[in-house]
Amino acid sequence: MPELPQVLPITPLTAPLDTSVRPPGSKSITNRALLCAALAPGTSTLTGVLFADDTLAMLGAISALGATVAADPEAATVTVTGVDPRLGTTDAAVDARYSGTTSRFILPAAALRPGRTVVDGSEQLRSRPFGPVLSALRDVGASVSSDSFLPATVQGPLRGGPVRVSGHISSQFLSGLLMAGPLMTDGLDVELTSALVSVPYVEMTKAVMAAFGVPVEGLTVTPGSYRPTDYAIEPDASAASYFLGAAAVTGGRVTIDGLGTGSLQGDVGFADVLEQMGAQVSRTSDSLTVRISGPLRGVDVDMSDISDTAQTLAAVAVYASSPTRVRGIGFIRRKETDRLAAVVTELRRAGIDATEDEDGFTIRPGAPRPTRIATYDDHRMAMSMSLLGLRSPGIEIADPGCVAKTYPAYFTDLAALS
Ligand SMILES: O=C(O)C1=C[C@@H](OP(=O)(O)O)[C@@H](O)[C@H](O)C1
Ligand SMILES: C=C(OP(=O)(O)O)C(=O)O
Repeated sequence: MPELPQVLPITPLTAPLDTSVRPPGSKSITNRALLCAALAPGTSTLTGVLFADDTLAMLGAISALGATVAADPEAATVTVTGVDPRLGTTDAAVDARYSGTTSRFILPAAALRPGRTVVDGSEQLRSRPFGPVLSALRDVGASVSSDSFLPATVQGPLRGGPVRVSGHISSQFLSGLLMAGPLMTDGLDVELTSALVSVPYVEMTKAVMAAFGVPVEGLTVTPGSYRPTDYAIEPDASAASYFLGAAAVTGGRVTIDGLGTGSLQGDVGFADVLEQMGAQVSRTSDSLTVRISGPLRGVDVDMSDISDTAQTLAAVAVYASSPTRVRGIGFIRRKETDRLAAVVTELRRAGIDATEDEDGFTIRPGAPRPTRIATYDDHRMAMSMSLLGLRSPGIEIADPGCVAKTYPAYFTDLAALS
């Protein structure tokens, strides 16, 4: 990967796009498949794997729990030989780095071990919420050292059974509990105590578990075991949103190869939002195409299912013909940064009329002035705000290297558009 400078100027595109892109593997599917493979005694081979900071965190985490991992980043493959965590009696330590998925998924798996596991991460991750998963683990039999934040030491075994967990802060708590469910003595039967956000990610969890031989009925998992599986991971739909967004801001056509009608990722729904704004969208079993032939209209949309694409929409909305209002995403204030405040602050610094409210933001169209965009250690700020620079001169991205969390080659792939 070429070294990125501290500040990266973005060069405007001079012609409408007419191109196909295949983003790297899905972060969310990679981290689920790695964990399911690590819990399956035997050898699984994963292809189309994302190699980025968040998935390296999961690779380290499953190794710490006893899986044997052989990774080939060039070929985007990983071979995992899993072990039954209930046999793990030694002390272990996991560094989840910046990764919400790694930390929220590994805590329940680690709590299956009779040995103690300490789970920790970066300062950023230490400031993110963990209360719902920590209290649920205590309720199903774990010993847990912390109530709300990392670091947390957990120790099993887990008896499982009925458990209550909230859904309004993050879906990752539920996904993590479900994945550990079959290895709990009584299985797991989850009751949500508040409305679930990011719903498609839970469907994805169930689909990946099923591929590794574990069915989930509703939110109930019966005791059982994972089966080693060869598993192909599709490209990342959240990453794809930046290329669809690029077409939306400059006009033309972008096709995402590998993201077909059977995609497991809710974020393919970003194309539906562009369609509501006036884009033409077509799909095949193996691709997604967006065509833009005139100015887009603003939109009023609930993005609680697809919140990782909300910042992409904020950039697109700047060039629409009417205001855009995004609702249902108050919970993104507790991601890598307060994403509502970050996106509104940076657009306002660029001279755009943007306002935040409790659960979303409103963007009124305008012409951004030359601005060095701050990125708040949030990969999605860097990737989404770079779209402004494809159309408006003088946009620079501060700390572009933060994209390493999910897409280390992003700026190389973006530059390839011209
Ligand atoms: O389960 C997953 O893979 C994810 C769920 C979402 O988080 P929340 O459930 O916290 O919204 C999403 O933002 C994140 O990037 C990945
Ligand atoms: C919120 C994100 O990641 P995570 O919660 O997995 O750290 C993201 O990738 O936008």
